[in-house]
Amino acid sequence: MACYAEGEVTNIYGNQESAVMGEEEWTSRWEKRQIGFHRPTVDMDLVEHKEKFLKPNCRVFIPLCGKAVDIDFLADEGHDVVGTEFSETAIKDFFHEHSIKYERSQHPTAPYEIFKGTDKKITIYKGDFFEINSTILGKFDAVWDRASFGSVHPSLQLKYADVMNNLVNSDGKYLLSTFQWESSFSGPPFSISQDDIEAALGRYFNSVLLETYEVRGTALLKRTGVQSQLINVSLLTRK
Ligand SMILES: C[S@@+](CC[C@H](N)C(=O)[O-])C[C@H]1O[C@@H](n2cnc3c(N)ncnc32)[C@H](O)[C@@H]1O
Repeated sequence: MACYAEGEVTNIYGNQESAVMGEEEWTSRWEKRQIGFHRPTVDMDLVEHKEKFLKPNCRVFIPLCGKAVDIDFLADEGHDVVGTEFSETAIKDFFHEHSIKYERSQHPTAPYEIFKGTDKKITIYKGDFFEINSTILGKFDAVWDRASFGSVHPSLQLKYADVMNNLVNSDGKYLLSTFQWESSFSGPPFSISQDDIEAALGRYFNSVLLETYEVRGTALLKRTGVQSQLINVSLLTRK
């Protein structure tokens, strides 16, 4: 697998230390369009494995959604898609880039502004994922998680799993895509091992590794000094 970078490497956000990134840091990155994680096309692992975790016309949650084109793809497949995101820029970009009309409203009691598609079943809650719960969002049949669990600081992985436990139905399924590498590079994104998944999400979900493959030569890898990474795709089902 991967090799080690010589000397100091900065993460994709220009930091050398892996500090917890809060709302201010993330929204600032969006305003400067420092969004190397965004992909212009639908994730191929989602397309390949969608039948394994999606029931027809189900409620799907995308935890830290950015402006992922996967949101629109899942809505076009007939699902009711809900995301959480700190950045208003990301949310507005998403709706504009997909020509989807939306309405804005304030949640009556919780600190979230709601962006709701008027002609598509897409709703994005602007606010902190770590404060969300099923009283605000309802429960979900499915979760698509690309670069979300892997972007939270390791010190928050247990809390992240607690939120997901609260949101996912007792028969819900969860498709998780993570990066793994060996390097002195400090995230985000963070390298996620199967042990990391087990330690956090494994308290609530059984995890099966569906696929693992090596990627080389991406812009992210060039910037981080890492020569190759694994992409691991796991299917999580309720314990
Ligand atoms: C690495 S990106 C992943 C985006 C998306 N999953 C994708 O595939 O493009 C993480 C996103 O989560 C947002 N974010 C980070 N922490 C958050 C939090 N605690 N609550 C809500 N959004 C957050 C960031 O603004 C960023 O857009």
